[in-house]
Amino acid sequence: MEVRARAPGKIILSGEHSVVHGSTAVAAAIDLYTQVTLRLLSDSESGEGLLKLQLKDMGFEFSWSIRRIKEMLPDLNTSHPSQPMACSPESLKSLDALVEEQNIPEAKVGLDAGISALLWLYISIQGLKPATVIVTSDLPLGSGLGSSAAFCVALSGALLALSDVTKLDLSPQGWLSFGESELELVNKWAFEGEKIIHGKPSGIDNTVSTFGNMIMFKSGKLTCIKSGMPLRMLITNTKVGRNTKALVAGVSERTSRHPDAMSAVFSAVDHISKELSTVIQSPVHEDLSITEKENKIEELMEMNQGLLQCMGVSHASIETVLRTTMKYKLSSKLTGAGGGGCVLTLVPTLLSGTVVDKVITELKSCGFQCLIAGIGGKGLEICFGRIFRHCFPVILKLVDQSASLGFETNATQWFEHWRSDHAGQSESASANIAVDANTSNV
Ligand SMILES: Nc1ncnc2c1ncn2[C@@H]1O[C@H](COP(=O)(O)OP(=O)(O)OP(=O)(O)O)[C@@H](O)[C@H]1O
Ligand SMILES: C[C@@](O)(CCO)CC(=O)[O-]
Ligand SMILES: [Mg+2]
Repeated sequence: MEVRARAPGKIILSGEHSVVHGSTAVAAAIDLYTQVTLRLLSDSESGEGLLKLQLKDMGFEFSWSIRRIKEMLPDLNTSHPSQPMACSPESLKSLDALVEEQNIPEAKVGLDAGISALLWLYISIQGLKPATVIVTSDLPLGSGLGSSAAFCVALSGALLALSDVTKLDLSPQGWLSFGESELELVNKWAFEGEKIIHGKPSGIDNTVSTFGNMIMFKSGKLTCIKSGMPLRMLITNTKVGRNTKALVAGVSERTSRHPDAMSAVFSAVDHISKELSTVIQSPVHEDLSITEKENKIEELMEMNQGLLQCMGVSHASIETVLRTTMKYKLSSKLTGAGGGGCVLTLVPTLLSGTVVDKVITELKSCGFQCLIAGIGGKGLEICFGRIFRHCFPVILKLVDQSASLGFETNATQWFEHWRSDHAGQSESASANIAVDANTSNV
């Protein structure tokens, strides 16, 4: 039995960090995905009974014998897919020990938490079954685009899709969405995974990755936002690595040192996010032109950035992006946990392509990477069966059409062509990233 699940990354338009302390935040899904393929093995396929994990982009493969997992976690012998549960400190210790046995290279030490989260979700939802889990991602890890949440959502989606709690038609029919109650269950499990990676997540990242669209989020509750205007954001990755868990903990420490001042900061951010969502949702009309709306959004982004600096989560690389875009009268703010990672810059509708080209060239000359992603798209989707089974009729039709047009293309060539277009979403999204090199699309 095989299923694939893909979940998007996100940008936070306003309210990161403050959202952990109860303020409103605004976030949107982006069209860069993490994809998880889960293959449950039958008795005849399972051989020695292994749980295998392949992190394809990094070229890593890890495996644990089911016997060893049982030995380390003797109390966890039944799965409970319909009851999301937090990992206890004792179980986390055992999971960390199982991860440590894999000798992950020192430079990739941040992966430990992700792999512990994977083991927790796997054992809790599927129990102790042999399987292969394959992960690929378009998202840069640890850069503020919600890679940890996309990973937990895609994984929870795949695990639940092959569990008893979701009654789905397992026949191959392309990408499908879960129903509302199934998405809620996925979201709860993904939140438990995020807790292992982040320590104290607000839940905004897993929620926007699960449900997609643009959302306003406060104290665990989401409201969908319908944008009344096109919104284009340039995303600049400073490539400075950082860790969300440490940054969130740093803000909490500052809050305990200066509770009154920080509470005023969080309250200001709450107002900014609410105003931002009102501006984004209001329709464009004669009284409020698109340029006026964009000016308001830019001002709110600048104010939010100032308050993020107050919280201590900016970074020299982020300040370089701010200074560079300001030279072109463009407004920017960090997105996600900060401390490096990614920065958002609003690209106004009437901005000339030449200016956008110049900003991107200058940002790239600082060693940064620029990309423009689609905002507010789909959340979690799943797909059963091997990719080519349900696509074969399409391929044969294409071969027929090409023959009738006199092209000498054989089925294998067509299949390769089709596969590079559809198989890994990672491939289509890397094409998307490549757009940044050709800024005429901006
Ligand atoms: N594709 C993946 N494969 C394995 N682990 C992953 C993957 N994506 C994310 N992770 C885990 O998540 C960690 C990064 O999460 P972190 O929260 O620090 O950054 P982020 O989610 O990219 O940014 P932000 O939380 O600011 O949006 C990685 O170090 C790893 O443990
Ligand atoms: C920094 C933070 O606010 C957003 C990370 O994308 C953490 C969280 O909300 O869980
Ligand atoms: Mg994260």
